[in-house]
Amino acid sequence: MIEFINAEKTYPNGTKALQDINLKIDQGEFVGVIGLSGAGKSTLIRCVNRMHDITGGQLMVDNVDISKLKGKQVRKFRRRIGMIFQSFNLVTRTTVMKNVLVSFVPDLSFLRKLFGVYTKEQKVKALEALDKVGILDKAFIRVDQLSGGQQQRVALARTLAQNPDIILADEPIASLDPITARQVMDDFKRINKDMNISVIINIHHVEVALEYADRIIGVRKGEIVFDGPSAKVTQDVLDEIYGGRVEEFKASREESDSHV
Ligand SMILES: Nc1ncnc2c1ncn2[C@@H]1O[C@H](COP(=O)(O)OP(=O)(O)OP(=O)(O)O)[C@@H](O)[C@H]1O
Repeated sequence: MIEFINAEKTYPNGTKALQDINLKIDQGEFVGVIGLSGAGKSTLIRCVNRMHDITGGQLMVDNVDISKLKGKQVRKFRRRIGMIFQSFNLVTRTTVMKNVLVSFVPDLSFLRKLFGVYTKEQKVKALEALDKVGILDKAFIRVDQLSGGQQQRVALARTLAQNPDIILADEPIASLDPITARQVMDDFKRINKDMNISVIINIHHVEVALEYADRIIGVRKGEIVFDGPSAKVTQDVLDEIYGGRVEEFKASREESDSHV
């Protein structure tokens, strides 16, 4: 379980990105975080794996106060949390398989690390992860020969190979066309349901968030203004989250989709 208790985040330049955050997310939930640009969505999810540190309150993961973890403990803790970015973060000039195997580098002995030699078990796990996202047949193809959606699946497979309890996804479909975006969201949903991995997605596409996430967290100016089931997100709720600018927001998003 992830628990924010009166958590806040102020960046060194004085920007208050999060204030008074109180949240409990149970294992296996699928949560969509929505809000205007600059509302604090990325900061919220990036605090969970300590890419950013909260500057006030507490953040507990499975009853461990993660602010207190140091050095090796942080690295070990991060292994339980997969992170997916809009930009995929892959080495495009090498194969899909090598990109997935990278997730095992921290487990390799010094010599294996030096020569890049993975164990048979790790290779099987990497192939299994590729199979789970439906791109096993692409294992030995160079990443730069894949479409954006396939590349995002490689990123997802790399995360799955590390056997995470939680996947954080920071705008994972922002650079994908609407159809591919849905395919990637289907992958997240399947992984969430079949493997009971918690999925927390920061997403600009409101309709997609409502369709896939079981729970929506609406962030506005660093505060949570809505937290509830997707089915309870009404127009009034959206107006509250987006400050009455949701129509304008939707229109600009539709326009950007039409350019894809
Ligand atoms: N490294 C940083 N240093 C200082 N301020 C930052 C930093 N990162 C984010 N901020 C500020 O914190 C606030 C929240 O930013 P954040 O990126 O979390 O918003 P967001 O809702 O994810 O926005 P977007 O949808 O555009 O990604 C914004 O005012 C932003 O300018």
